[in-house]
Parts: sequence; C-alpha cells; structure tokens
Amino acid sequence: MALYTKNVSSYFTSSMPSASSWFELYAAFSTFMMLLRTAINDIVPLQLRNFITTKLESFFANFQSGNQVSLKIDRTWDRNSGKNRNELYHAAHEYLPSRINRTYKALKVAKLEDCKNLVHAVDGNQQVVDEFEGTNFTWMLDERTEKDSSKPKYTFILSFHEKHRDKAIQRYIPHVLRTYEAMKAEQKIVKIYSRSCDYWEQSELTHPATFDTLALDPDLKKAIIDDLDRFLRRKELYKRVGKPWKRGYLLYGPPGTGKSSLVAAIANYLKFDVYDLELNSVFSNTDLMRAIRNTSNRSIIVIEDIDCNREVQPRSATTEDPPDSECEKEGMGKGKGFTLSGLLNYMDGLWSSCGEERIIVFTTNHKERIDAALLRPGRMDMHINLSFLKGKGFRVLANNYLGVDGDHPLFQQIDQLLEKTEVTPAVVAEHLMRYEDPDLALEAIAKFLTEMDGHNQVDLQFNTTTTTISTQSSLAA
Ligand SMILES: Nc1ncnc2c1ncn2[C@@H]1O[C@H](COP(=O)(O)OP(=O)(O)OP(=O)(O)O)[C@@H](O)[C@H]1O
Repeated sequence: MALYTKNVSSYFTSSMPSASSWFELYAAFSTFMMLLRTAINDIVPLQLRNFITTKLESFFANFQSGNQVSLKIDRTWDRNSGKNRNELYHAAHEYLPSRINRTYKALKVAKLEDCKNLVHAVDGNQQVVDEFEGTNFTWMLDERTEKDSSKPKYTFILSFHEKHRDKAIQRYIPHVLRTYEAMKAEQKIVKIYSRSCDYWEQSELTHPATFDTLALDPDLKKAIIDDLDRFLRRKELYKRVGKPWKRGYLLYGPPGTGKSSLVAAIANYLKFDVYDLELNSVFSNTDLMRAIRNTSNRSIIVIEDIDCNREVQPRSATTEDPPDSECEKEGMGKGKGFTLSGLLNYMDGLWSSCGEERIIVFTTNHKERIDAALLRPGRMDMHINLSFLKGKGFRVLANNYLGVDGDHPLFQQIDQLLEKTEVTPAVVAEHLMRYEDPDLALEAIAKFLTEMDGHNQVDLQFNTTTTTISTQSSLAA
C-alpha cells in the first residue's frame, strides 16, 4: 500500500508522469486486486459468491433488457403443407443439459425402460446461460397450453444483447447445431421412430443386427457396405452434380430372409435413426409429405411390405366408421387418401423436399407385385435380393448361435443340402435356438434339411411349435 500511496502522490505532484510511473501504478494496482481476490475466495463461501454473482448479473441484465433480443424456437415450423420438425428446437433440447452452469437450477431426469442411459431435459421456466466466445446467451423453455388443445406447447426462447445479433445467427446457432450432431454421433444411440398422430414417437433401436451377424452372401454384404460408404463420402459430389444427397434401396425376398435385420444392420452401421413409416397411418399425400419432412437428417425412412400397401382408401369419417383415433378426431382423417402409384409418382418430389443424408428403404416379399414405376431405373438405387440360406450364410448363423467359428465335419453335407432346398435364415435360426450343443444342433439341421429335400418342397412352417415371426414389430425387436 505504501508503494501505491507513493506512486499516486508522485503522479499528482509531477506535471508530466513518465511511462515508468504509469507502469508502476498499473503493477501496484494488479497486485492489490490479486490479493483482494485471493482474500475474498478464502473468506467468502462459494455458495455466497455464486449467489452474489447471480444477483449482480440479473441486476445489470434489468438495465440492459431494453437492448435484449429474443428468438422464439418452436418445436415445429408451420408451412403451407403443415407442421415441419424444427431441428433447432431438438438441438437445443439435447445441447442445453450438457451446458449446465452456475445459473442453472433444475434439470428433469428420467430412466426410461427403452433407453440405456438417463435422459434429461431442461425444466420449464428455468434460465440456462450459455457463454460462447465471451458472450452470454440465455435460454428459457417456455411451456404453455393453449385453450383449444390439451397438449402443452413448448418453445425455447433464446435472448442476447442486440449487439450480438450477427454472432448469434452466424456463429452461435450453427455451433449449437454442430454440437448436437456431434453429440448424436458420439452417443451412438440409434433411435427408431414410429408415427403417432402427426408426430414421430421415438424409442431406442434395440435390434442387435449388424453386418457381422447377418447371414448373407459375403459378396452381397460387401457390395452393400461399399455402397453405403461411398454414399457417405460423396456429399460434395452430389452437390456438384445437383442431385439430392439420398440413396434408395429396395429389399425383396421371402419372409424371414432378413429384410428387417438388414435395415437394423444398416442403421447400426451408419448410426442413422430409423423412421418406420406405415402407409396405413398416412391419410393423404399432404400427410405423407409432412411425415417425411419431419424426419431428421442422417436417417433411414423405411416403408415395409410395400406390396401390401397397394391402395390406401379414403378415410373420410362416416357414421359406420366413426373416428376412433386421436388423429381422426383431430380432423387428420379427412384427406382424400392416396394410391401406391400416387405415392411412387410422388417420390421425386419427396426426394428433393426432405433435407439431406437420407436413405429410403422399401421392403417387399413380392417384387413381382410392385408397381413398375418403383422399379424404373433411377428410382431405387439398389435392388437387394435377400434369398434362401446357402452355405456361406449358414456359417454365420452357426457362429452366431452355436459359436462354431471354424470348420465342422457336418458343414459339407449341410452345404450340399442347402443348395437343393429353399429354407430361410429365420427358419434355420429358430431351429438352432433350440440346442446348446453344437454337434446336436448341426445333426438336427442336417436331418431337417434331408427331410425337406425328400419332400422337395418349401416348408416354412416345419414345426407347428415354431414361433410366428411378426413382421409388424420386426424392426423394433
Ligand atoms: N439373413 C439373416 N441373417 C441373420 N438372421 C436372420 C436373417 N434372416 C432372418 N434372420 C432371423 O430371422 C428373424 C426374422 O428376420 P427378419 O424379420 O429380418 O426377416 P424379414 O425378411 O424382414 O421378414 P418379413 O418379410 O416377414 O418381415 C430375425 O430376427 C433373425 O433372427
């Protein structure tokens, strides 16, 4: 302090303070502030310091509120064609809990049956302050229920000083979106969405299929993986040639040959979410557009059993057919319906209107019944035939179910029998499940195939106790 007093007095007594006097004054002041800060940290408890800081911040914020700018980020975005998923809302929802700082007071936490990890979300009406490049961005989740609806409406309000408008739009919001994408990739939790009314309801994709566990011809497997890798690598090329960055696969083959398992394997390989679109839940072309537009990037849209969805009848409510679902009650069933060929003709429009990094998959047990418009060159990029089990695929099942990794004396006989019979991987897998001993299991398979060969017929229901494999829930399994 003596030094400080001396310097201050010398400053006032001399008419022209020298540069060294200024420097000494600055050094003395810095030392004093450091000592003061250390003393405060030692004496004042952390909670009290945080409390004072928060109060000071909100006190000054009150003075500045006239200069505050607010952005409203609704869960959906209204377009002429209906409500579209707002990716920024979902990004904020995931990003904010990871940015808890001292002004954050409450967090909603839950453990859901179908999720491995805890899920958390920002609690309504709590402020979350996120510091980015030295600027505070304040978030608030607003929850309100409108008069004519029973469901609450959620909106994020993002506020900041008006002088940071450019920074918010050009750097901060892109940073939130980028972080969200990186978090999704890092968490590696693949989600499956199914449609409920006009919302997609999510749960975790627990289907364990991977390319390693799929009983497929190795060349076909490699061709699919190469195609997926090429697709991911080619973002710039798609842009350059003016094509939407999307890929379409048609999976066809008898029931139980692994179409749903292949979709799950692709999702687990790419870490893409799956949107399981049942056309029976779609009411009109507009509704279909809305459903597809509300899917996120890096996703797979699956339309299963496309041949069974030949025609979706108009769903206008009649007295014989009163609206029974929430959707119909809300007036969504008043569309004119659509035909499959209408859907297919619509495909090109869908491609170009639903964002990027999408894969669309149609599955069918009867390729021959599919509208020629879907099979037309250029519509689906790859037609993948999933067929009956052969020797190489059987090796994968033997490894999956019995742990037989190398060779086995019965393999040669089984290979020959598989060449002559038409049996699906699902049937063989079901058979293998019944045994623990690999030798007994392989003997039983050889016997079963010999009998099939003797009857020279496809016998998918070879045993009445065989579990029926549900195609409805096959993806979510
Ligand atoms: N190629 C395969 N590789 C490994 N397992 C398979 C394969 N195909 C079928 N399975 C087994 O059979 C079950 C049913 O297969 P999956 O549902 O994938 O067949 P699908 O072709 O989609 O049938 P559907 O046409 O009836 O929907 C799977 O859960 C899996 O256990």
